Amino acid sequence: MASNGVATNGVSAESHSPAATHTKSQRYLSTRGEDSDLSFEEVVLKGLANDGGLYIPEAIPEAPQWQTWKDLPFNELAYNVLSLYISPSEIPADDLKDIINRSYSTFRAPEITPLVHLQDDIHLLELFHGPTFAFKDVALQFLGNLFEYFLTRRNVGKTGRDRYHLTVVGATSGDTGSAAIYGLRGKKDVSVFMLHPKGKVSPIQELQMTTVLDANVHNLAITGNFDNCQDIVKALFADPDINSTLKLGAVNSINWARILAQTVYYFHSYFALARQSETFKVGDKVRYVVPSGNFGDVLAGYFAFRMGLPVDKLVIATNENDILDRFWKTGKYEKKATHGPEAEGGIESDGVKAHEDGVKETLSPAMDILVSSNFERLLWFLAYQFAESAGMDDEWNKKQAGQEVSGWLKELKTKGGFGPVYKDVLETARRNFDSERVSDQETLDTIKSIYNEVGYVLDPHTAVGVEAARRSVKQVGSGVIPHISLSTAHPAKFAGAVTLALNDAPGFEFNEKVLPKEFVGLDQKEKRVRDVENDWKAVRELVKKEVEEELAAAQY
Ligand SMILES: Cc1ncc(COP(=O)(O)O)c(C=O)c1O
Ligand SMILES: N[C@@H](CCOP(=O)(O)O)C(=O)O
Repeated sequence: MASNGVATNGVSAESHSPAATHTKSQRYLSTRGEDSDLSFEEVVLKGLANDGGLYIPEAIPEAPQWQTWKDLPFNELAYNVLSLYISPSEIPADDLKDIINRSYSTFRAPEITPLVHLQDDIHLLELFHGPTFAFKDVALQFLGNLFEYFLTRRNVGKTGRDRYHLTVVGATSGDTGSAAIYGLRGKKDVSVFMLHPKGKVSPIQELQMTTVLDANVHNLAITGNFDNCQDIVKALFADPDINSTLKLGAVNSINWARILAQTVYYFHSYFALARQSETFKVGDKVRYVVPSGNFGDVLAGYFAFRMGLPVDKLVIATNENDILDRFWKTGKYEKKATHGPEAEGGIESDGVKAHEDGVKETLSPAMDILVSSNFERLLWFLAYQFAESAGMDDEWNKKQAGQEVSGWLKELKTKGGFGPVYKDVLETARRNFDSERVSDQETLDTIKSIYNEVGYVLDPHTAVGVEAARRSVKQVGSGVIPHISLSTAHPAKFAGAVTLALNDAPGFEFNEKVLPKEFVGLDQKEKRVRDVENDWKAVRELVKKEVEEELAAAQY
């Protein structure tokens, strides 16, 4: 339960089965220090902590005898990983297995997330075999079923306004939106409001969202960029009125369940490599390369590493929106365009200035993000490790970490950045991570050269990762460490960039080589979307009105 005993969106310890037995990793705290000892169900339904922080487990568990998981199919491996963070007193083992099985039954590949050899030391982890052809499906199919499980349990014997109705508000630069909508469409007791930057997602991404006509799905096209959408979502969570009356829920990677579900494929791909390679054995080290925006995907790799997976480094690959790359190079985390006089005229929501000029539109639009929300979670662990050097106890370290993170985030909000962080903090970050920035031209060159060399068509986000992987291989030397580069989306979602790169390639024909049958005719379907100004209060009023109409129409 929240430290003050009150949870602002109505999620309270009384409303779920008491955690009779749990480990530390099955209880959760806020990165800003004011919430602690929450259950998995509480943090999944609340999404964001009352103090504005993100939830993390009170401890990262070591995966017991993880080496013996080598030959397990995806779903069994998922159960082993997830059950370390979810107490069976909250979700009994058979129920968790059922949720996992249902979540991955919608995937087109039997391995769920297959690993393919691309070239030399680089392997591609294909994460796009779910219903919406992007890595988000891995977590959002699971999260949709989790919401359903918790709501069904809470609503037994209840009718009408007594039922727990969750109002999901999310921000998307294209992929989270459709994956969340496919995970939640038509589900009872949930309304979904998905905010995307108008005209700044790819045409296929837009169609995937706006052609879903279920009554509980609402697409809002915001005049602005992705950060404006993310700021509006955070402003809604910070508003006690709407948060408590409408019981807001999160589907972005601020929701802990997103990170947790994504941890599974790091283990799965490691073992796939051990099975597929003649030279790589369980226990050997691997590098993961992760195209990054909001820092959720690479953070899941950090959890896998802390659980015991032999990871040499996690390589963060950014596009020209490079706040993360700049942090690893300088120790400063800065939005850049929000400084000084340039900030004047910026667009304000929740007191955060976000400047249009701050985000560049690139060929990998899903990563056109100025501020990476999950970076806060890593900062907490870095601050905790720094505090440990004082030789005090766990409680003291946690308190210090919470204070440090709150201070940094406050500076980010008021000054547009913070840092340089302490030398030891940066050194710890550099021990586990590397970073690379990849330009649009390099993205196009990579799509082109990989197609010419091995005939594989990369999507532009995956190409950012592959270029970073090539640089990393060069740096460590050929044949030294295998690299698993995450392939985060199917190339058909980004026809513009792929065609730009390959229109001269001999024999390349987009519809024949790339387009899956699921996308054919999407543009002929009916669409439903509302244009809304970049104004969180306008969004709040619209959400209130639509939810009221849905509740009035509900027959249960
Ligand atoms: C295709 C694609 N690649 C990479 C990313 C970046 O992932 P993350 O935000 O978890 O860093 C995103 C969006 O988040 C995406 O949609
Ligand atoms: N790239 C994302 C942006 C939102 O990130 P999330 O992982 O926090 O949901 C998108 O495609 O929407």
